[in-house]
Amino acid sequence: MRLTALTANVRNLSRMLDHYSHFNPSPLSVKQFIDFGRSANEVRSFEFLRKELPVRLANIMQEINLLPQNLLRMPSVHLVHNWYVKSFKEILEFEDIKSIDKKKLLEFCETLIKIRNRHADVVPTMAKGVIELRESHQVDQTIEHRIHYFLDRFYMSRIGIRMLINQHTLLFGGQMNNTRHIGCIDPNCDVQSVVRDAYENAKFLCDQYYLASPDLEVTEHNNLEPGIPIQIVYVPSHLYHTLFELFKNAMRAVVEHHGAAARDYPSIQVLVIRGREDVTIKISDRGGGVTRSDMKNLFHYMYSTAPKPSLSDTDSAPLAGYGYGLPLSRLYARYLLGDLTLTSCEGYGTDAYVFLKAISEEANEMLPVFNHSSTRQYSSPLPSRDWVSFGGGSSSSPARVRHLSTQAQLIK
Ligand SMILES: Nc1ncnc2c1ncn2[C@@H]1O[C@H](COP(=O)(O)OP(=O)(O)OP(=O)(O)O)[C@@H](O)[C@H]1O
Repeated sequence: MRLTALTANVRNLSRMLDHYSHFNPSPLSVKQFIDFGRSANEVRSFEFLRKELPVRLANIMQEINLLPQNLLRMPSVHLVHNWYVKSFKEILEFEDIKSIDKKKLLEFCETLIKIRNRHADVVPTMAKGVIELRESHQVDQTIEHRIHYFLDRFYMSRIGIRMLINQHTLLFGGQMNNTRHIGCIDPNCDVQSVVRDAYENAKFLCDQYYLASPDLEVTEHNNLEPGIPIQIVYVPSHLYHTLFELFKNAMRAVVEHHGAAARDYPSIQVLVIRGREDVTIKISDRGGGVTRSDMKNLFHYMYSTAPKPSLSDTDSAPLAGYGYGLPLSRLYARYLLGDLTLTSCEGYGTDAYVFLKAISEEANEMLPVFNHSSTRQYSSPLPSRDWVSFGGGSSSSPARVRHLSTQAQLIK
């Protein structure tokens, strides 16, 4: 009897997942978030979210199901998957409600808060799952590539889902304590204040760790309204996250490059520029830079030159040293069609560029879609290499083997 109920439940879940994943998520622009927030119509928001959240959840849950079986079996990945299933089911409870009264709206708000809390540790828990896989299985390049592809989409989907939940709960859940903000968006986000805030908090950590830290110099160049502080319609917490990670990296590089005993460190230079299309923030450090051969690894999840935290230390999942700073920060920048890039001069220093869309109508959410094209990424092999160079290939690659035999003939 119980088994029959369980089977029916599973069948129902996969039917609903299938149904909702056939719809594409509907990306919103910052302007739409703002207009929607200003109209503050709770019923409209409820009606939008009870469809849009299952669509966004189903789209990414279908991709979880395509992950390599070994990874799916890891306890942490299993845990994350269960959180998604639970949350998906909880939202569907509101699917068919006809009479939308105060009580139902309150219940909906509470459900969203519960889901947000449940998913608070998704990032480190998924990271832990990947570490569990690496520690117990051989992970080849193809699997590595699929995991990277998935993590980018999975974390981006999470940013978008949290954005919707935060907007609704802040606007209608009585959690709004900053009257200037509309939900979590600041219509007049002062870029330099966020820069200084992120710097101060990174400096605090750096001082604790090294007992020293480089200074900050900020220059603004408002190309549109010269002399006026640069403001943007943006989510300050996203910008803060990105800048905080970049400052931590820059400070660590500077202090380690010059030595913790050095008296003076070259300051970190920040340039904030308002152009027609973008607001650009350039963070320049003189931390010795990154070699060109390491450059390609910087945005790989788990690439870090910091000591790795041990899994056995604690049951909670720490993030520091996992090498998640840059890839996640880039997702935050890309979420609203901005970007994050790094250029470096080995032996000198690094420039990090954060690009943000300056016009709120153009700052659209970027969200992953589950379809044939994304599905193929989880089954197709990596394209074989069509360039070769000395020292650049594995000795077993066909191109390398052919090259060696030609060389052998020449020597004969
Ligand atoms: N400004 C920089 N100068 C020199 N190396 C850098 C700089 N920024 C990043 N790196 C290199 O890139 C690596 C990855 O950076 P990332 O921010 O992703 O992870 P992390 O700082 O090592 O760990 P965490 O996940 O705690 O942020 C760093 O470990 C460092 O080797």
